[in-house]
Amino acid sequence: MTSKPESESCLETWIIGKEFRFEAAHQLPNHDGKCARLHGHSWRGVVYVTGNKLINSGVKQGMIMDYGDISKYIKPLLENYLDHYHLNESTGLANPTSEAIAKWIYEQLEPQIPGLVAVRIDETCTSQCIYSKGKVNFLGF
Ligand SMILES: Nc1nc2c(c(=O)[nH]1)N=C([C@H](O)[C@H](O)COP(=O)(O)OP(=O)(O)OP(=O)(O)O)CN2
Ligand SMILES: [Zn+2]
Repeated sequence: MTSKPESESCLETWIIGKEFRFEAAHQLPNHDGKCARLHGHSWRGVVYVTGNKLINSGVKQGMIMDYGDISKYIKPLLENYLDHYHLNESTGLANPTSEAIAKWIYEQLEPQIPGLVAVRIDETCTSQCIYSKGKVNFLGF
């Protein structure tokens, strides 16, 4: 019988999430219904960061990444592109679906947050999207 190497069988994973909110308008010009009209939402987002080792000393001891540091990276996106903007104009997305916005936010944060694993965007209370890319099968957990 073959057994996994100890390093593999003991691999631990944490995923942390930091929520953010913004008010913004958008329109989906190709949509065959009401979403073709300019309309607004109270959007909710969550940035997910993963890691398999906790910081072992200092002020961030016991963390994957400080929630406050995730917020620091989100803040300029909120101020310059998301909160109280018309998303078609501010992001340059011609068709800013939840899918497109989640991917856009992911790609803005990717260079700054090495452990970034997914971005969730809730467009309404009943409609949401999770974007993830490559590294980890996020939905497989
Ligand atoms: N896959 C996607 N479908 C739709 C998107 C989207 O971004 N991705 N967006 C819209 C509209 O912009 C709309 O604002 C949200 O649609 P919907 O969930 O249908 O909105 P309602 O609040 O009317 O939904 P109910 O739960 O039925 O009240 C459309 N589709
Ligand atoms: Zn909408």
